[in-house]
Amino acid sequence: MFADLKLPNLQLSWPVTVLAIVAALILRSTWLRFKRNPRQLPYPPGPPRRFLLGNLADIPTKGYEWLAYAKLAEKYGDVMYFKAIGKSILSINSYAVANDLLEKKGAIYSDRPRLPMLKEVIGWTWNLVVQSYSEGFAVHRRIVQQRFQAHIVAKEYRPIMALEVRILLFNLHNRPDAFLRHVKRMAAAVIMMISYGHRVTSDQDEYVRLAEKVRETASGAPGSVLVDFMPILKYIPSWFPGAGFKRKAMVVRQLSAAMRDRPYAEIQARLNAGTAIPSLVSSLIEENMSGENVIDEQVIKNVGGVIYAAGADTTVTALTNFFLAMALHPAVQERAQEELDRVVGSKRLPEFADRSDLPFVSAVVKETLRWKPVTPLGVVHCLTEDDEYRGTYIPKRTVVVPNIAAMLHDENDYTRPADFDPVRFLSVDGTSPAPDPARAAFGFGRRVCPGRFFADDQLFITIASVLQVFNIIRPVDASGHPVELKVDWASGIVAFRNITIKALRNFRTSQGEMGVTIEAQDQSGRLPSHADLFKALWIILTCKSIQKIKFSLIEGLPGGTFHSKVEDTSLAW
Ligand code: HEM
Repeated sequence: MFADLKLPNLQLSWPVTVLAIVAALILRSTWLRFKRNPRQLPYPPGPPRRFLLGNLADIPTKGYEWLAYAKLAEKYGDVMYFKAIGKSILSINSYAVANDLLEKKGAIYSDRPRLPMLKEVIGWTWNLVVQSYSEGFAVHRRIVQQRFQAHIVAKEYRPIMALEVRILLFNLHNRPDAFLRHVKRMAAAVIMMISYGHRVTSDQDEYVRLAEKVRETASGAPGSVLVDFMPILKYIPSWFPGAGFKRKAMVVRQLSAAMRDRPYAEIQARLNAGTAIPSLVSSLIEENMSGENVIDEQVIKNVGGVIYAAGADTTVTALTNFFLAMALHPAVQERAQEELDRVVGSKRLPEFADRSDLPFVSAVVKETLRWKPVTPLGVVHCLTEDDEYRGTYIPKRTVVVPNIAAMLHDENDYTRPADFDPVRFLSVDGTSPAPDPARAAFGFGRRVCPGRFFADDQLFITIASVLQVFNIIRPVDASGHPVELKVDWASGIVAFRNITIKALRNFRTSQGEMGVTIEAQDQSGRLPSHADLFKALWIILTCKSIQKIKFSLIEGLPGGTFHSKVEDTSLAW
């Protein structure tokens, strides 16, 4: 019976088949679009899309992207939409929009996108900074947030910062020209002590060098490299011409694995030997072992690694900007020093408790965060639901790029934004101070930087202490003219207040005692008095851990050179 059943001949010619498939796809996508956007709202404004490529050529990817976005925003407005190769990007260029979307609608604007370069090529799915909800965000975030609450930072981490900042002062005194190295050592030392109880004594420390290598090798803001828009590029073999990004990624992958694994292994060995200094990671391991709070070992490693990765470099960048700002703006420096002289005096270093009495120094901290934002494009967010905003439609999975630099240079909030002008944060003659840059500089909503209280404290104590002790001056050329400083954050000279230290060398006296040679002159080029020199040294050495080192002057030599004896060398630097 079934053999007789004749089916109609459904064989169609291939052009008809193709047309039918295309028509079905168009119908499906129209229906889906209508279902997701029933009011058929337009997308937010943005550059016109081109056939097939969409906005591929308009999306800034060639460095200094924040400037390119800001330029486009002048034409299209503070919220712009780009679409290319099936990806949607929303660029936010004002704090008002960031507040409306990333803060108030944080429940749907707080995921991270796929980020093929960082996660699939470099392998950073372990890194909370770029982790999406499905990659364990909640558990990592909870731990980091808990351990960096303001009261924990104040109680447990401030003493470590205060100690390391004094060592920074000592190192600056020793090698003022190498200030960047010292700042890097300090930032890494604070983080390593907090995270692992590991003491960093030199910038040649294994972990400091690792962090530095990771920083040097990894580059490109998430969401701004081509492979993020064309994930298929991740399959290019690393030997292929033009696949340099892949070769670099392999190196970063190995380095960042080492950055998590090595300190963890060290702390485990120390815990086993009973010599571990209490730290964030040791406490997590111990809680785990006691069954009090069971956390996956990988999560503990990841948390240790992310604090190191996210915390050291950001602080260094902010402080480097501070040094540059001071070298360029001596009047600001003088005003901060006047305040420090009045409030703190010359017999001790600033303390955290002084902050409320130091409004100008606090304003310098704020202006440092605002002037050259550490993360100009923040970290991209991702939208988990379709949304409507200002009568426009923003589809789910849109990648959101907050232009923090544009927000912190918005002329409506900060007049003459390119100027380094801390006064904007003071209430002068009843005027309202400019908004605190922390509201944008540390990101937004559920992804706001969990290290912000810590970073703010560290910036304050470092800036106040450095200004208390040193003058930061522009280097001069052979004919005595100030050298033009390039804004690449890598120049500047540190000098004692009132005294410029030209050079410092270790020497041994004929009796074999250690000493230092100091070449110094005061601001008018004269030899400083011994009393002034000692005052400067004394201020630097008012530190519990290095109190043991005492200098005594042996002799003053012609040309502004002093020989000082180090009386106690129980601490080697
Ligand atoms: C001047 C110093 C710092 C600045 C300007 C800064 C800025 C930022 C910004 C803009 C974000 C992205 C927020 C967002 O997605 O909206 C972020 C995230 C993060 N920061 Fe910081 N940060 C600084 C220091 C630190 C420190 C010292 C730590 C260490 C505890 C830290 C840990 C983190 C972590 C773990 C994230 C990822 C949070 C998440 O994705 O949920 N940051 N930071």
